[in-house]
Amino acid sequence: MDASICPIDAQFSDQISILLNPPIPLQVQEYFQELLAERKCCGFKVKTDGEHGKGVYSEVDFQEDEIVMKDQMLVGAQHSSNKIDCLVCSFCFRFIGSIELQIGRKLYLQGVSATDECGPSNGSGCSSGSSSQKTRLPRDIIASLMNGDLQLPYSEKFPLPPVVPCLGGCKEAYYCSKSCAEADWDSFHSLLCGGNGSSNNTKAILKFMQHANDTNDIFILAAKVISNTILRCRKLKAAHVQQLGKHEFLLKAWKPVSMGYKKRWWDCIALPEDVDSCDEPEFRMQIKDLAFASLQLLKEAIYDDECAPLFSLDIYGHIIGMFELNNLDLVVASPVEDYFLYIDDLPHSQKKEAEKITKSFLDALGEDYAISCEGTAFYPLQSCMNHSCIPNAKAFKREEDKDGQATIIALKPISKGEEITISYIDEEVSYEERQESLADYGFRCECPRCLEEEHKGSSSD
Ligand SMILES: C[S@@+](CC[C@H](N)C(=O)[O-])C[C@H]1O[C@@H](n2cnc3c(N)ncnc32)[C@H](O)[C@@H]1O
Repeated sequence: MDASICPIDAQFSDQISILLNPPIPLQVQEYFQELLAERKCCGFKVKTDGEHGKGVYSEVDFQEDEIVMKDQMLVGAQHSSNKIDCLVCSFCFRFIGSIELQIGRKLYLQGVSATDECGPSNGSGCSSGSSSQKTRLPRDIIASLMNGDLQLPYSEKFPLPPVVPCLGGCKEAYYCSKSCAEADWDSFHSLLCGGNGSSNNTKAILKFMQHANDTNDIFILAAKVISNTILRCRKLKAAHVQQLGKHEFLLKAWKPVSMGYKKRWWDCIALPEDVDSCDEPEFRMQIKDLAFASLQLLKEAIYDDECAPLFSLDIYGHIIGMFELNNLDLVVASPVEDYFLYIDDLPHSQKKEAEKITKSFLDALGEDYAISCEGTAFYPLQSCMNHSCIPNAKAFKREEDKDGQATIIALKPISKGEEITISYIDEEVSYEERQESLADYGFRCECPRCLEEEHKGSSSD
């Protein structure tokens, strides 16, 4: 079927435009007031009367380096390509298992992919993983790391939560606790689990996931948003809190997503450097077709008649565009990095003794030993923060990011009433380069630094 003829878009056009209508300032204010009260957050406010739509403003004075906020994600996912490097809780994104399991699993999976690339291992020629600097370890050593038979020196100083399996028995999702497993099941995973213990159309789910992994894992995030909205809608109906019509339940369940800044993915995605501008219309059509193909697979997997408008291409495109436009990286620092740094910092004799065991593992891991958990997430508060090329705050401070929450830290003293801004890009470059990078986010920067440099540029012309 052609992406330009999505029957759901035609059938539910009125409901879809209501869902996609940006909320009015009063609704925004009420939503964020409630959210901040629920989270017992104080110190800042979301306001809508600034020059650039929503913005976050401080309600107190912050010192340099002070944590301004911790923002719990609405939805997030680890990049598919990062799953080989880090085993993390599929709900809160903490590293799980043990230092030994993290290292052993990574070496094992690197070995599997190296065997895939080079054919069955004959113990020579092809090294494990992508870097030729890496050495390969015997399989029994890797197995003993993974099964707990081999304990590395000082690893007890870096305890990690145990690995809890998925309630539906799939081999894709693992957790740090039963409560995370249950929360994920209730919020997202019960509809997207491909395990035999679920009552889902597992074949269709696996097909959807495979397509996302092969093309763009942003589709998995969009599927999580849709799954979450369906589950919230069912809960609202079951609770019978109010007598609402079918579409009002959906509107209420959709509310957290309605607050996110969004445009259609194929309209807002930056044109890749290798695509000529005269091929732009064709490129955008290909992106739209790709989204349509993914949506058909998702529909096959989790379609819910009561929430039919969610399966329209317009809604799907806007959800993906929301992730594209909001610069919301999910980063969790690696405890394996902390472990090897700890060994490196030991007093000389202890270090030499420990390295007799740890060195071969570090060599086998190569330069990638410190890879963080990386993904994309939607953070409701961080996504309201406007950009500045002279920001007063930043997201992510290594020692603070132990899980998938976003940590926002003051870069300089912030006074009560001031807008809290972050930089979406590397701001240490020229005016032109900054504007070029921000064009990928779909806007021209009007921060004080850009306005001043623009003014200087035009007056020297
Ligand atoms: C992640 S959103 C930030 C919240 C947004 N103001 C809202 O109303 O939802 C990013 C969008 O905010 C606006 N924006 C953020 N920083 C800006 C800046 N420095 N100059 C101009 N527009 C900005 C742009 O429209 C941009 O696409």
